[in-house]
Amino acid sequence: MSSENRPQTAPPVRIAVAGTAGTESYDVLIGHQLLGELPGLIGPRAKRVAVLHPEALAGTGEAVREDLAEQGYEAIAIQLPNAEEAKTVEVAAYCWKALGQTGFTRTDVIVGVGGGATTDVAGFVAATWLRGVRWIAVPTTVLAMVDAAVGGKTGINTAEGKNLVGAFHPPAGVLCDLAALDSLAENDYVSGLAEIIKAGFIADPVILDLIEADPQAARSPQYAHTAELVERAIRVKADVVSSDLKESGLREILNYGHTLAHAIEKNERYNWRHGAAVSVGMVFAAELGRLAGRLDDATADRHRAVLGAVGLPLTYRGDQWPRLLETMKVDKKSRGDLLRFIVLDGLAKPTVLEGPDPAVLLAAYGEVSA
Ligand SMILES: NC(=O)c1ccc[n+]([C@@H]2O[C@H](COP(=O)([O-])OP(=O)(O)OC[C@H]3O[C@@H](n4cnc5c(N)ncnc54)[C@H](O)[C@@H]3O)[C@@H](O)[C@H]2O)c1
Ligand SMILES: O=C(O)C(=O)C[C@@H](O)[C@H](O)[C@H](O)COP(=O)(O)O
Ligand SMILES: [Zn+2]
Repeated sequence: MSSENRPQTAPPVRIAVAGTAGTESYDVLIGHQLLGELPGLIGPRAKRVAVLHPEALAGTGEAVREDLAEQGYEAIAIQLPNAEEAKTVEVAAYCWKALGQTGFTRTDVIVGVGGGATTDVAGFVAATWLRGVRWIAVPTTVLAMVDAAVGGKTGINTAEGKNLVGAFHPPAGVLCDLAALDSLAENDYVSGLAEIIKAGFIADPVILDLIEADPQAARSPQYAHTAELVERAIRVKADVVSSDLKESGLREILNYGHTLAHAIEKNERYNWRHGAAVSVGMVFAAELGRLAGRLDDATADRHRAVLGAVGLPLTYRGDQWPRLLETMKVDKKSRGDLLRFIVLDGLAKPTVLEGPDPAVLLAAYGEVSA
């Protein structure tokens, strides 16, 4: 794999995601100017295409729609609110209405152009419309490229918590155009680094080495190793979901740091970016692993070092523990009254910690309390 950012004329890197549980395999493409791939992925049977995009990408959404209309599709654009505000049942219902009014049939196709919030909703609308239509992800944030758009987890939030309603519905293809990252706000870019770092801790420590080599430079998509980081993180995710689409086992490792993260996001009424919450969640999980006697001090400390070096948060409000604990009980990994966390037995050795002693949980939270 090249350690340099790829020239814009180079052919895209293609990472295959195997189909499991009766789903088809698909490719994740990483490169530049990939929209020419869309008609091939949409396929010959589609008459209508709906392009779902966030408000921030109104121009891009319209450009994609126009391009598809020129190719002969009846193409509509559906604008969603930015970020987490899109992940509601009301927004999904707005999309269902637009599809109904357009006469969208089972051979028609949805294209989600945007960050993880947009691709989560686009996939969810695709999963639910007529009980499932084809969809294509065009992720435009680093987080969506390396994580949200790959693997077919789609969904929305409810008042009770994050991603509580959803479906496993893999896309027909994922187009990661690295040029999209140039317009991303710095805090959104850095937030996405949290999921890349997660991939480093659970499976591919070279990711950590590349970021630690120059954490300041790694905060920008212009970093010499950005393409390699994106590619490595996608490979981690693709490998996992290729063998366990429906999270019956291995896929739980991708939830590293997320048990606390989702509770923080809900507590902050989704005003924290997902990646920022995952950063605190991973420091917490590392402390939990250490206190449970699973994780060595050096690897636990490395979490704070690398996440802090790129500017991600490491702490959260100490007085919020009772509320966070309550929310964590409806985490999707919970079984009955049993709380379950992903922790590390060592670098790149993720495992499940079931029903930890409440005193250990509280002590781990003490280590991330501000
Ligand atoms: N399905 C999964 O497997 C999975 C995995 C990880 C995260 N997620 C979800 O992804 C979401 C977070 O995604 P995110 O970090 O991409 O944030 P986001 O989708 O909320 O996007 C952040 C902001 O950037 C804007 N934006 C998007 N692309 C842009 C661009 N190229 N230039 C300028 N602005 C742009 C968006 O409109 C938004 O305002 C969360 O809801 C999280 O739960 C899902
Ligand atoms: O793909 C997965 O599986 C993950 O857990 C990836 C996470 O980064 C992602 O945030 C996911 O949406 C969380 O899933 P959830 O099932 O805990 O809602
Ligand atoms: Zn995540």
